[in-house]
Amino acid sequence: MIVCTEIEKRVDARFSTGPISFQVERGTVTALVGKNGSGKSTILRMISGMVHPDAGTIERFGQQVGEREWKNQLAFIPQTSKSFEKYTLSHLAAIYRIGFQTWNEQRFLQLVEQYRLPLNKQISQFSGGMQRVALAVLALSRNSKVLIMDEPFAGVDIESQEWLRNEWLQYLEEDPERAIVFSSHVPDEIKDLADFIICVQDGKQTGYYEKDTLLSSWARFWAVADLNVVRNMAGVHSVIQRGPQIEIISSDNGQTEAAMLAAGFEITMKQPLKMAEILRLLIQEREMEDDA
Ligand SMILES: Nc1ncnc2c1ncn2[C@@H]1O[C@H](COP(=O)(O)OP(=O)(O)OP(=O)(O)O)[C@@H](O)[C@H]1O
Repeated sequence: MIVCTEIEKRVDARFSTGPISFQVERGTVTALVGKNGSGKSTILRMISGMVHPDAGTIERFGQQVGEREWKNQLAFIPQTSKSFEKYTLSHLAAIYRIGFQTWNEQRFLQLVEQYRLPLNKQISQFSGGMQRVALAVLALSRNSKVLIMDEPFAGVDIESQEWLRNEWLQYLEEDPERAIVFSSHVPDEIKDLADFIICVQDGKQTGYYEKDTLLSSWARFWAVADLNVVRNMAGVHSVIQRGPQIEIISSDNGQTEAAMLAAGFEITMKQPLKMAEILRLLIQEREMEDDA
């Protein structure tokens, strides 16, 4: 659906993003993960057409699809409501009605009622969380094929987060031709929503993973074993001596377990890693490689 090839953007004298290449397939949810200032928003803004890459290409919905058409099929929820602040939801709905052929007025009114959003109050006078929800409602009512969201749940209360999560899932279920790309710092959001994860660090893509594979392959072992032997085994990410046992983190628990058993070591415990820990280790791992 979206194919980014070697895209690059120089943001200022000190920071540039890319080259980055990835694809977004229909029916999937892709999460961009990385530290503050790593370049996630810049990438999302490039995909959504808010900024143009300095180099590389972005193909949206095929080579033959013109800008007007792909803009109609791609809704973007930015991180801030700045450019919406002086309008009311009624104003924005009127603009979107004219601007986007796929606009669904009925859905808009239903969502406005569901989230109890005022139609005639300036967005700047909404609370921070309400502003996020209002942008989400506008984007969902666009009925587009791709939804791009920059930290969509930041500042949103728990109840609305849950509603919104269900809205995104319903959005995907309604049409198999749809896809979502979002950035997030919240492991639970990523675990619940994403199919694929792109790690970004210092403007570079440092990894592209299938979420289920990540969750099923990383594990923590406790074992009675020789640390120096285990350190070099397949899949081992790190090993620490903890009293008489060693604690092993593996990114490929099947291989690590097989190697330990073959070496005759006793595994006393094995547990899966939580999403938060996996993401932290992936980002940390790259930092250590870069420092080396
Ligand atoms: N308008 C701008 N002018 C100058 N520098 C900018 C601008 N926007 C972003 N930057 C810089 O570009 C870099 C990447 O910013 P970006 O917002 O893409 O990161 P991010 O990963 O989305 O961060 P966060 O998680 O904090 O939202 C940062 O160093 C930031 O300071």
